Parts: sequence; C-alpha cells; structure tokens
Amino acid sequence: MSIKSVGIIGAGAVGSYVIWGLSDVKDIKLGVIASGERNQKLKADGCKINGNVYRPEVWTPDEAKGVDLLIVSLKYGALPAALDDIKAATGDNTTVMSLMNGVDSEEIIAGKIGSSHMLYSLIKVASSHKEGQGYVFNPDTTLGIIYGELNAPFDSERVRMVKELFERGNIHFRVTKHIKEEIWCKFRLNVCNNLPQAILGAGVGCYRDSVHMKAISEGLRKELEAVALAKGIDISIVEGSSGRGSAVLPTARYSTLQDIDAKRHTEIDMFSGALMRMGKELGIPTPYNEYTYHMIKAIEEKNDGRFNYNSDNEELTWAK
Ligand SMILES: NC(=O)C1=CN([C@@H]2O[C@H](COP(=O)(O)OP(=O)(O)OC[C@H]3O[C@@H](n4cnc5c(N)ncnc54)[C@H](OP(=O)(O)O)[C@@H]3O)[C@@H](O)[C@H]2O)C=CC1
Ligand SMILES: CC(C)(CO)C(=O)C(=O)O
Repeated sequence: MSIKSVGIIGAGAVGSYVIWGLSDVKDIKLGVIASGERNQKLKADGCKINGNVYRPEVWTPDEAKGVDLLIVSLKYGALPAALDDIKAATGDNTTVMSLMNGVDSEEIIAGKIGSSHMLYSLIKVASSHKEGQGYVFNPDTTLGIIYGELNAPFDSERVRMVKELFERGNIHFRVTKHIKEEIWCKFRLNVCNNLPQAILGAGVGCYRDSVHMKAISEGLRKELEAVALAKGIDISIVEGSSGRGSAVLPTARYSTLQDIDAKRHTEIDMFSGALMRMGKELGIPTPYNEYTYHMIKAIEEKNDGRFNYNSDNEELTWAK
C-alpha cells in the first residue's frame, strides 16, 4: 500500500512547505482544499512559494473526500470553522496529520472525525514568512516534519507509507516514538520564545541580551513544565533530539510577533490560553501565562484600533 492522494487544508506558510516538498512526487494527486472564494482565488493565483508559482489541484472538501493523507495547516483561530470541511474530506481510510503548533489541535480534530484517523506530528520551518502574496522559507535549514504513533506499534503501516511519501519528495522529516513529548517540547519553544518577544517587539536575541527577557521566558517555562509533568509528559526524554534548538539569527521574529507586526490576531489562545485552562484543571498556578495572555490580547485590541482615542471628543475617564 502507498499514499496516492494528499490534501492540504491551509495553504499558508506551513502548507507551502508541504506543497513545495511534494510537488515533484510522481503518481500522486496533490491538492489544496478550500471552499468558496478561497477556492476560486487558489485556482486563479496558485501558490507562490520561494518566488515560484505552484499549481496543485484545488478541491472543495467534497471533491477531496477520502483522500489518503490530509494535512491540516491552519491557524488556531481558523480551525473551529474548518472542522466541517475536514470531516467532509475525511474518508474511512484517511490519515490526518495536523502540523499546527500547540498541544490540542489533534484532540480538537479527533473530536470531529474520531481519534483513529490522527497521526500526531509537528513541523519546524526555518525563516518562514509571508512576502507579498507568497511565502518564503529556507528549505535547507528547515528541520521539517516530526511524526509518529502515540503508542506501539510505532512502525505502523501508515507511518511507513508517510515515510515513503516524504522520501519521494523534498520534505525533511523524522519519525519518533515520543511524539507527545516532541510536541510539548515544540510547545515550550513557542511559549517561551514566541510570546515575550511578541510583547517587546524585538528579535530573539533579546533572550540572550536581557536578563529581564530571560526571566520572563523562564517563568513561562517553569509553568509549562509543571503542567506537562502533572499530565505525565516528560519533556526531558526528547531533550537530546529536540531540546537543543536550532541556530537562529538574533533578528528572528517568530510567528506570534509576525502576526502582531502584520496586525493579525495571534494564536495566544493555543499557547498561554491552553496552559491557563490546563493549569486550572490541574490546580497549577500560571501567573506568567495569565499576564502574557492578557497582554497579547490587549495588543491585538490596540492593533484593532480599540484605543485610538481622540482628545477632542472623548469623555473623561477616571484614574484612581
Ligand atoms: N509560520 C511558521 O513558521 C510556522 C507555523 N506553525 C503553525 O502552523 C499553523 C499554520 O501556520 P501558518 O502556515 O503560519 O499560517 P498562515 O496564516 O500562513 O496559513 C494559514 C492558511 O490557512 C488558510 N485558511 C484559513 N481558513 C481556511 C479554511 N477554512 N479552509 C482552507 N484554508 C483556510 C488561510 O487562507 P487565507 O489566507 O485565505 O485566509 C491561509 O492560507 C499554525 O498553527 C502555526 O502556529 C508551525 C511551525 C512554523
Ligand atoms: C519557532 C518556529 C519558527 C519553529 O518552526 C515556530 O514555530 C513559530 O514561528 O511559531
């Protein structure tokens, strides 16, 4: 058995890596899945990736029904509205991989389609960002997709089929027996590095050069590790394979800060929002995450124009 069709829902920065990586694979059908205007736009414009226009097929969710592999690469805020489309595209034998950041997208999708479809995964893309109408990343330094079964047998048929597919394309990947821990390790990277820099508006060099930024990052880390431990997830298992991190320029702006720079809403609900919820369930205080959550929500409000006061016609407010 081999994978003959791949559908991608979410043709943004991460989806572009998969489109780019599988475009040259012979004997598969590769399509992006979208409804309505987005579908028309993808048909008209294709996908601009690293300066070239790629033209995968464009399918409605119904046209994609029963695709062998479905890759979900949506932003967290777009996931709830896309669940019906994901269900429509999923057939009895569809394997679904969510490359979304955070630790709960698989559970959310499984709630709609059933957990047996889910093959857990994460992705690390280097220097990925939007440029004009297209997406840019560095394929050479991209670590790529890390995936695996939650439980034995780890060398399952679908793990082997996905491996064979990626090997036929240009996708960097690694199979792991510790996918839950790997996902939490990536979650820690995002929470500790994406969030404080997003509030400060500075490149990641700030953690090296400011004891204050390091202190905030450490506060977030301790809360996350306490929650992970209480859930029985020992991130130290993957410290050797994933925890060392990758070399990155001090100017790097991770996706949360990129969202803020572009005045988009961020995925803070998936980061500190999820940690606050889990912390409450487990009785673990998460004050650094609460402050970070509210601060980033307030920055989103500011970018939405909520605080664009005009001194000529505003009612007074009271400072106490
Ligand atoms: N950017 C990065 O470097 C990395 C991101 N991630 C994670 O991957 C996930 C995706 O991020 P990213 O690729 O950056 O996000 P982008 O915003 O670049 O891409 C999301 C894409 O989803 C599309 N979309 C939204 N709703 C639907 C829908 N209902 N049906 C079909 N397509 C839809 C959007 O289309 P439109 O533009 O038309 O709205 C957009 O093309 C996030 O969870 C992120 O945290 C993980 C690792 C690295
Ligand atoms: C840290 C990084 C770039 C890793 O892929 C990422 O996940 C993000 O920017 O949110």
